[in-house]
Amino acid sequence: MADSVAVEDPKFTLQEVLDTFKSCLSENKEVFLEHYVAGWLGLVRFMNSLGSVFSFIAKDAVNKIQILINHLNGENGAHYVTVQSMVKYELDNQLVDLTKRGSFPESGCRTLLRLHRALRWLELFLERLRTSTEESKTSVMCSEAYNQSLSQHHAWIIRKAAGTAFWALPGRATFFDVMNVGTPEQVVAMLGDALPLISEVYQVTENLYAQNNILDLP
Ligand SMILES: CCCCCCCCCCCCC/C=C/[C@@H](O)[C@H](COP(=O)(O)O)NC(=O)CCCCCCCCCCCCCCC
Repeated sequence: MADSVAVEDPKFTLQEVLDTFKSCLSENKEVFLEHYVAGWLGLVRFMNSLGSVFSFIAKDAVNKIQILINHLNGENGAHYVTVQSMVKYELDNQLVDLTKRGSFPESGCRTLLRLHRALRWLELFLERLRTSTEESKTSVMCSEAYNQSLSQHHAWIIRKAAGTAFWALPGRATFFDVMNVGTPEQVVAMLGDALPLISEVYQVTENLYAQNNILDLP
């Protein structure tokens, strides 16, 4: 029998996910959709490693990521290389439901907007993790970040489900272990390194959506 080759599972590390987000931004501040989507896939993979209680969140995120991948791989993919080109193409060609949900429920603009709002949550959560102490509770950090961001866009029932999931989060030490980055000091350093770029990706997208008055797509 052939010797079974022990295939080393490429150890997941949050470092590589945050690096993906860091490569999102071009030197002239365009956001590459391919890297943005890859970053989210990495985040969802990380979240799944925390337990199945988050599966309802992962399901929705993966659904939205897949919609964006379909645009990227579709016949008009050339227009979806950056968030900037996507917004221009979809608005110039009336491919977005601007006031009520209609014939474009899977437009790139409205789909990315949902992940964009979640990126704000991530930014707030990571900043709390970065400045946390051993006594800090991940569930509190997570829910505070959520209440300051995403929760404003969610129906009551979603807010309740999210709140329940937060209590299932592992403690800070376990959370840091699962990140597979190293010691807490190394995690803090990594977060300090990654956060400014995640914030910049968020801000560039926020400004683009504000300039085009599409921050409230249905
Ligand atoms: C690790 C803890 C993870 C906590 C994540 C906090 C976010 C909770 C979001 C709960 C919403 C899930 C259900 C989705 C509802 C949707 O209605 C709603 C609106 O979309 P629609 O207009 O198409 O209906 N969808 C959304 O708002 C998109 C939510 C996407 C959330 C993605 C969150 C992935 C987070 C990955 C965590 C990684 C943690 C890394 C930390 C080191």
